Amino acid sequence: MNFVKKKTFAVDIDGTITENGGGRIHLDALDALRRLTNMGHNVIFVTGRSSIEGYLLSVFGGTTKITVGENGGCLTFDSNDHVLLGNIEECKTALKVIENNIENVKEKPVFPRMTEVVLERTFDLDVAKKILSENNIEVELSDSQYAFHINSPDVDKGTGFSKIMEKYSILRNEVIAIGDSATDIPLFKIAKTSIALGNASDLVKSEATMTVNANAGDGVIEALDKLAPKLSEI
Ligand SMILES: O=C(O)COP(=O)(O)O
Repeated sequence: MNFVKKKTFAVDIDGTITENGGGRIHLDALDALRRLTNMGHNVIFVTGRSSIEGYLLSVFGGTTKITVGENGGCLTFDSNDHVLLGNIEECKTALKVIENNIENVKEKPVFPRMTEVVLERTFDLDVAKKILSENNIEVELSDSQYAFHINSPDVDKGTGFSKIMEKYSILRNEVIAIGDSATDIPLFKIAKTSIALGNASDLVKSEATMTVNANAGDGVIEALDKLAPKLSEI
């Protein structure tokens, strides 16, 4: 990998830069991402968390201050500068239908969302997909391993991140995506290089151009070491 040319790293948060998927940031992974940013690369969080959480992590963590949050539904560029790509009302309509037909559907306590609904992983997602399709309700229903997400049709991490690529004229062959869950697959598809961590499922690994052995946090360091042996010298 040639790091002379500026790259854009699209990085998932939970299960990717957290310790053992537990929500606590793996500091060495964050440090490595900050170094990449200091070298002039873009490091952009692309997450199922609220885009404000991702944005704050970028501010405090020292990475590029742009976040694709809400699983692609919301882009945050500053404290009061959000671009909404999804419509929360249609997600709430889908939620009502799921609640009326499946037991034990619970909203997950999360920071406020502008474009999506987030649920606990307490029911069968495939059953919910079938019910929605029988009711002609078109939404994206996905599992980040941390939560289930209901997003507007065609809203996912790939479509959200492609808006950032358009805005900043970032080319596909400059993008390196790093992630661990099914919600990262659409992001992998728009990146030239995609890296699935050791804790990813076989399906997610099969969609990535590269896999590493180590899990969340350490896996990011393993991936960056593979991509840029010189990183540790900076
Ligand atoms: O699902 C979430 O809310 C967070 O998940 P992610 O950061 O792994 O996308």
